[in-house]
Amino acid sequence: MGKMEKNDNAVSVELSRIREKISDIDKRIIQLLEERAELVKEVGKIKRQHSLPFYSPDRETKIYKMIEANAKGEFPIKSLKTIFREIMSASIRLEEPLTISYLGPEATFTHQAAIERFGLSLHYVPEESIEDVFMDVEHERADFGVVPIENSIEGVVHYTLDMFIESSVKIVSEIYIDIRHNLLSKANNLQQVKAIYSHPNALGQCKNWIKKHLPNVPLFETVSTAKAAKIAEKDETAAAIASKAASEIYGLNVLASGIEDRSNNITRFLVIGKKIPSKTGNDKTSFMFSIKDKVGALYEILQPFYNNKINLTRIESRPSRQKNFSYIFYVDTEGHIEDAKLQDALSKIEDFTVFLKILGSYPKDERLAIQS
Ligand SMILES: O=C(O)C(=O)C[C@]1(C(=O)O)C=C[C@@H](O)C=C1
Repeated sequence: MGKMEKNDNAVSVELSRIREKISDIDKRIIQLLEERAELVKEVGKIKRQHSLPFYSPDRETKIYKMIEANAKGEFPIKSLKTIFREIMSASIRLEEPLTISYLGPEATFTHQAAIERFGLSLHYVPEESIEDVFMDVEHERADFGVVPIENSIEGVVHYTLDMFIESSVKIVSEIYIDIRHNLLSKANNLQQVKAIYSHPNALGQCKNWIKKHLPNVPLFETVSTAKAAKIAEKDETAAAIASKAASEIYGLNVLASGIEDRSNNITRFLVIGKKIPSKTGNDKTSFMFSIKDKVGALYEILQPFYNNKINLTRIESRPSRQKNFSYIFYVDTEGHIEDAKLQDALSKIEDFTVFLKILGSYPKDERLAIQS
């Protein structure tokens, strides 16, 4: 036997020895997941008996916090969170295969946000408009809906704000997504790319990168980044600028990621449902009101929040559409609707409002918690 062969043998013995240990651990992980599934089914039964929502954002937030507290760093926290995202997704499915409606088409950033919040085991329905997503939840064609609410560059999504005026749905969760553009293609490298397709906004946001890396490749505009990915799926010489989700859905290679010229393009999405989740201790509450047409009314409204030391994280005004020059205010505050000080502030402003509507209390998204 030659020296090399002998070495090879020793290496393969060593590999087998370690792999056996890994297999033992894998079997234990499977066993533990099966035990976990039994318990999840019990939770599901109780939830069914008491008409409680199968998705519990407050509990999920606590599980992510538990991961942060227990992880020793050997295995990346980001990956642990992704794995638990999928464990909980499969668990929800075991309890009840929920339907999630979102502003489509497939592979949009809203789709990406939905998957990031609910995982891959649930049933997703793309809708053509924000209104359709609200209607799906309102009429129980979907258990939850996902819609964009604001973008760090383009501002508030008025369609979404306006929907809350009439709708009875509640905000149950928020999701922040870093809008990162990727160059996706069936091609294996940049040299094979002969055309770039995308929505005009995305093409514009990646202008410098394209000029630097693919200066002579013609650009073609599409109605959405998802449509561009569909074209790239069919044509090996085409590339699309689109979301990470699009690469998974259309089986495309990520030839380059984060190709946007300006970083810090963040979009906030809301999950809408029917019931306000319980308090986690790190929550936000959103509400809407319109004020009586009198001097100092807005001042009177803000005062109780100041007195209770409640932080208002956003205040947005919209024309009410019912009366000329009357406005509806949309406010995000820190805290949960069960908090005594928030209840106190809200009860004090009632006298000064024509209408006051609580839109929801939900766990604060530790920005990009799953990605970080
Ligand atoms: O604890 C619950 O409420 C569950 O339904 C179980 C579980 C889990 O897998 O841990 C699943 C889904 C919920 O969104 C949160 C947690």
